[in-house]
Amino acid sequence: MIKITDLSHSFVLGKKNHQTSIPILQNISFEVERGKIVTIVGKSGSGKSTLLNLISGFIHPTAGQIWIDGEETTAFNEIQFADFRLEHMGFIFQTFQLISSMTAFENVELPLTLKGIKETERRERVLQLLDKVGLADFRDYYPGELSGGQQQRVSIARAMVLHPPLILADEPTGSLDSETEADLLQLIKKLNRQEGITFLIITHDESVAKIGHQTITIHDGHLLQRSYI
Ligand SMILES: Nc1ncnc2c1ncn2[C@@H]1O[C@H](COP(=O)(O)OP(=O)(O)OP(=O)(O)O)[C@@H](O)[C@H]1O
Repeated sequence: MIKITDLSHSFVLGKKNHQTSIPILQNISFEVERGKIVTIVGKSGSGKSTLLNLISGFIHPTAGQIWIDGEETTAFNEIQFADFRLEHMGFIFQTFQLISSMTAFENVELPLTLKGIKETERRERVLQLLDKVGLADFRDYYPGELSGGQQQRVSIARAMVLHPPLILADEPTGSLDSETEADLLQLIKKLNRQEGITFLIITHDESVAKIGHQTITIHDGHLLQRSYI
């Protein structure tokens, strides 16, 4: 599903003629099998979000290659990556990133509308997904009327609505209490099992890390350990 070889990334800081290159990730290589949950752990500032941003194509690596679904995404230009992202990736964020003026239904529907899918098909797909994430009765609620856990369920449904094979999540339970977190992790495991979606999840939380079939640790920009649990 994902193959990463000798990936390195440095950020360039400072103004022209006074630039310094700060190495963040160095020679990272690993593979993620289709249908697995992989968790990425590491101290704050170790480069976890940078790795996710490289895989998502929001930043381009200083060196190395990334293949997703057999395509070398590091060779894409921005437009190619935007198209690829739409077809292959869904995103979940710590702060949910829902549109507050839209209901749960409308938030999940939005990617389908942007893609030009017809209304009857949109409706069917959104209702099916809201049901799958346990929010069938909350379709007309606005994000501000939902709990954090419910908002994250809406954002999971939105991430899944275009059937991406891969979902990337940055601290998906970071804003939730431990009970809500446990429910959400059960949901992610269920979706992984039932739908075969591959999940790549950044976390600093041990109980989240544990749901991974594989855990990758980043330490000072290096891949420290790979373990199958
Ligand atoms: N756009 C940027 N320009 C310069 N430096 C950056 C940029 N983005 C991140 N960094 C630096 O790269 C390092 C790694 O950041 P990153 O956000 O990837 O870490 P992280 O492991 O996700 O941390 P956290 O757990 O706190 O979110 C940090 O030292 C950060 O300051």
